[in-house]
Amino acid sequence: MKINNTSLPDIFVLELFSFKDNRGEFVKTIHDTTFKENGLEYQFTESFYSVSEKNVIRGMHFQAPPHDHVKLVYVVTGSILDVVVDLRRDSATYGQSFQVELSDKNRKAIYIAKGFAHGFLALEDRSIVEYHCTTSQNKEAEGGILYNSFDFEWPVKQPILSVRDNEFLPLKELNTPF
Ligand SMILES: Cc1cn([C@H]2C[C@H](O)[C@@H](COP(=O)(O)OP(=O)(O)O[C@H]3O[C@@H](C)C(=O)[C@@H](O)[C@H]3O)O2)c(=O)[nH]c1=O
Repeated sequence: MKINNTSLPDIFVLELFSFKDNRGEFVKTIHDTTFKENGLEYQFTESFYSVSEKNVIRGMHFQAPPHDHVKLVYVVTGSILDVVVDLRRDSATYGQSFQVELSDKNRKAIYIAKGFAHGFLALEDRSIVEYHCTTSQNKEAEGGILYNSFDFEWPVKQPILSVRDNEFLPLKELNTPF
């Protein structure tokens, strides 16, 4: 597993260990010693996955303190364009975004520190995205910003969104909780 810096502090792209043979593929997603040596949190309390059709956008989501969490996100099958936005008010990169393609071909994962909004665009039908979070869901603490309200051009004309995701306030109207 290789851990790479990105243009945003505290966001890392992991190259997962993948082994292929005539049976298929083996992929390692979490390894406590490697995470610890690189200063990454690895004590996850909740995991879940979603299945999305092509052109679905989910996001941009966060969980506010004290229920905020680190997220590890990767694709099991399919491909997505994964996007994060820095919402930490004292950060030099506040409001800036970073994006990376995650797929069953490149076996990359994104490690997202506390204080970021997260979302993605599914690039293929039936893209399965798995998450591990360091705190569990807390409905009252859930929040988001509108997917098209920050410095990122989504490569899709008519995205498919949930009603909730379409109704989030734009970034400029957010009183950030971070
Ligand atoms: C996130 C979540 C949702 N749910 C429920 C609420 C709802 O009935 C159903 C679907 O929820 P959502 O529409 O919020 O699912 P979704 O839009 O896929 O939410 C996810 O989006 C991406 C971008 C993230 O970063 C994740 O952390 C998570 O917020 O599942 C849980 O029970 N536990 C959870 O942790």
